[in-house]
Amino acid sequence: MLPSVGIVKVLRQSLAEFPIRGLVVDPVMVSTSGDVLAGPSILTVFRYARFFCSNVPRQLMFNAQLFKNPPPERMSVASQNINVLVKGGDLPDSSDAIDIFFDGDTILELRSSRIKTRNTHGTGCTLASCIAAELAKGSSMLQAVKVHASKRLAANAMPRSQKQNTEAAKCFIESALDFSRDIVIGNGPQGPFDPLLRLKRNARNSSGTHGFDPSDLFLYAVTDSRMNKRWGRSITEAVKAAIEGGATIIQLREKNIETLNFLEAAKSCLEICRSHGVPLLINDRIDVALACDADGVHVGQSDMPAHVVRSLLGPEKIIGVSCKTPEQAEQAWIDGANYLGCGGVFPTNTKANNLTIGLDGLKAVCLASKLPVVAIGGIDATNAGSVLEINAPKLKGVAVVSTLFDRECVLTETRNLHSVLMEATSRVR
Ligand SMILES: Cc1ncc(COP(=O)(O)OP(=O)(O)O)c(N)n1
Ligand SMILES: Cc1nc(C(=O)O)sc1CCOP(=O)(O)O
Ligand SMILES: [Mg+2]
Repeated sequence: MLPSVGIVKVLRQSLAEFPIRGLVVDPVMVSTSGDVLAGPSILTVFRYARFFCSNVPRQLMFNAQLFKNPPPERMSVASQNINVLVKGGDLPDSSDAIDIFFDGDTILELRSSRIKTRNTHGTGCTLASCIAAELAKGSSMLQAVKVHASKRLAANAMPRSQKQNTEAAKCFIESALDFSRDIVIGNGPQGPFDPLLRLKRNARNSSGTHGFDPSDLFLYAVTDSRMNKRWGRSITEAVKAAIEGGATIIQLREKNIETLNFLEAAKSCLEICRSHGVPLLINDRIDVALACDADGVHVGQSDMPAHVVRSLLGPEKIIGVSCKTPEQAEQAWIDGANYLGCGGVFPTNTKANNLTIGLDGLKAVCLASKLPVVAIGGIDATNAGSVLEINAPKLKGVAVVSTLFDRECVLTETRNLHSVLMEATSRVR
């Protein structure tokens, strides 16, 4: 943000001391909320740029000042070899995001599907920075903005670790936006997107652990050793079958078990989960989660407070909190939780004296929550559809215990529930 002609001139003098071959300018002139951050006179000194990157409202000012009424001493864009990218991401009501690229000679339309998210704060600055980085790596102007479709097709066949190298600025922004679409930070009309999210994910995945993806809550399997013992299987066998049947996240909820046995079971379940890319959380026992380096924990209202858990586990681990009211949901968000477990939606025999809040109680929490929610309590294949049909955007899935583990075949039951959830999801969308 260069708010005055004087500041631009100082910057220009400083840059003149270096052998700079290109300058990318992203004029921060009007904020998203409409405040003018730099006056139109600033445009008179931007002609030193090699690449001009602007969104539509800023571009209108640019046009008005530089093209429509050019003072005689000012050169045209073409004769200065300036490239212009006009970004259409701010245009409302369009299913596509359309940018216009102009190299002083040819105009190109760069069209991609719009990613629906409120987390767009910071995309403009990141795009301009990416273009600068691509130019520094030797790309042409157009390549810096958008990689050729043929190159992108070839990239699909590449191993994950090499894929990023083929991504020019627009592709990078699109994938970062996609990865950040469900981040919840702050209350403003726009949330920040995280340009490093994808990098962090890749780094974590390569070390075997997971970042939190709310879609992981889709089919949440919660173990119960009494039930598994009754059917003659170990915790590990139960977890393996649930994952093979389509469980998307596992919680070890092993009450009345010796700590040593719990830790051993957690370690072997973690191995299975990691090999399938499924996160593993530990119920109640922060010590066990830390000892086995689980992906996170789930705590209730009378367990260790979530903010203390967060300070013990650090920023990367997943923390879920049980909530029955909007007030508890708000507190969980303040405490730094990643998701809410909300129930009991229906009566259950698995947890003694559990208050049933019904579908209405679930909906009230979902509508108030800033965090993704998973429904729990008495859910099975016959009523899971009605849970998803409350159609609350924050509701991401269902968590179940007896429906999977108090049955003879965990694999069959998980597959069955998975297909019920898939059908319900396609109805709700
Ligand atoms: C996903 C999920 N939601 C809620 C709970 C219940 O946690 P809590 O209230 O702490 O009760 P216990 O499970 O510890 O008996 C959960 N475990 N998982
Ligand atoms: C562990 C748990 N927590 C609940 C809550 O309401 O917070 S209900 C519940 C038990 C869920 O078991 P089932 O799927 O067998 O009904
Ligand atoms: Mg608990």
